[in-house]
Amino acid sequence: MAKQYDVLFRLLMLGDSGVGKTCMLRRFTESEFDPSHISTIGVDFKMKTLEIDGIKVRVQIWDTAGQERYQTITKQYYRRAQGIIFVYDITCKSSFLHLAKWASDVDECAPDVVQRILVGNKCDEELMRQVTTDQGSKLAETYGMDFFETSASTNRNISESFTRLAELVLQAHKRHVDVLLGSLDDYLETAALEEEKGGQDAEDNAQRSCVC
Ligand SMILES: Nc1nc2c(ncn2[C@@H]2O[C@H](COP(=O)(O)OP(=O)(O)OP(=O)(O)O)[C@@H](O)[C@H]2O)c(=O)[nH]1
Repeated sequence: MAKQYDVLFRLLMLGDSGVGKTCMLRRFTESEFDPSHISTIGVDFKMKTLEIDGIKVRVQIWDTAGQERYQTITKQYYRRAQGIIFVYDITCKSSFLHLAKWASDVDECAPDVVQRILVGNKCDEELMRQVTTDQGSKLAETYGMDFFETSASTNRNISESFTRLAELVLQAHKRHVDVLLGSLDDYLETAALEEEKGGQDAEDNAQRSCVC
């Protein structure tokens, strides 16, 4: 049976309530946009398989509640993430200012190797903009992160940002992935040879025991 994926990575979405995390995730995984806002309770996740450099990467993307009252729950997920998307809303200055808090929480709880990117969502709302592209890009530079302005509504840069994070995680874990894929290929090759040999032995035995 064909392998469905080679590696599985866990990505986490963080940011204030209402910045559009759930909409971004639905746009990426289901190609849909729902303009209603139903706050996430605790955490939720969706999966998608990407192909990067010939490797089938399955991403499990955790969508966390932005509301303060769920943070004891959501913080428990930081430790197991390999990649994090920090999201703010370009029409909401406070969501941009709160990034410092989100980033310091991650520094406290997440592993050092965790890969991060910064996303300013709702870039279709140009007239309502409160955070300039330059401010977003400078903050990303300060944190050493890649930066995207996205719109879950128009689909701008949605796939690009999730895929970029998956690429960064893949690069960071490349050595382990190579070892894993190497041993998996060896295993599959050996299993195939043994199956072939088994078939040949059975044929030989059948020929030996044949009396006609
Ligand atoms: N114009 C515009 N509106 C958006 C966009 N993304 C999300 N929204 C709207 O923003 C509101 C909040 O979106 P959600 O995805 O529910 O926000 P969230 O960050 O998941 O919120 P919590 O679950 O409370 O943390 C909804 O009314 C969406 O329709 C976008 O790209 N453009």
